[in-house]
Amino acid sequence: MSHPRINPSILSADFANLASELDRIHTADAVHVDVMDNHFVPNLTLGLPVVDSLQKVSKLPIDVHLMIENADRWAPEYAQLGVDSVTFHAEASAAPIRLARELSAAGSKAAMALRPATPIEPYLDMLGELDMILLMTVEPGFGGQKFLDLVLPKIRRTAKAIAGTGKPIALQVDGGISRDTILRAAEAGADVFVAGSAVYSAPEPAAEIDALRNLARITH
Ligand SMILES: O=C(CO)[C@H](O)[C@H](O)COP(=O)(O)O
Repeated sequence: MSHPRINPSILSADFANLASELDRIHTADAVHVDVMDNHFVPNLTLGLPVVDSLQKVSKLPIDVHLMIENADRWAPEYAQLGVDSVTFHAEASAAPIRLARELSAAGSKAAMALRPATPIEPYLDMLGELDMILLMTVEPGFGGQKFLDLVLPKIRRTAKAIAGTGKPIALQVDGGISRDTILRAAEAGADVFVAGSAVYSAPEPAAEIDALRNLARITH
């Protein structure tokens, strides 16, 4: 298991001041950018032009999370912007193996996300195609929701399957991550933690990131 990483979600940032909001999280390992299309999830955020602008000013690697339909059509365009990783949802891809290969060929890390109720088992044979798997610990669409403990057994099963591949595949969790929940997710085997409201509502977001990482480190 690798060192824990904290990727704050800018979903909870001030969208009118995104560049300065990046400065407030300078201790992060990457910035998590939530792209929502109001179809795959009932919320609308930002798209290619904003990610392109963020990529040009960000000192942090950009971790794009696509909560959009028709991922096969759009995800490669995000990878071509030069971002660090692109995560598509398994539920929104007709050809996830082909898509993961296209993302890698475009130069980004390839990652796949699962909603809380989507099982990992149908995807175990394709884990080796991925650099990261994201298990949602809330229903995707909004920040500030409560962490779903019912996902913990799936995190454990996925961590075990990743260990079995012998490859350095990251296991990211997203939704409801805070000082109260990060330990449970880390103990189950997650090593990349997305936190939106917990980081941006803290008086010192950069210090909160360090505090969350230190908590997760206890189990690593
Ligand atoms: O993907 C997301 C919602 O779909 C967000 O990244 C996630 O919910 C983070 O927000 P919080 O930490 O406040 O739960």
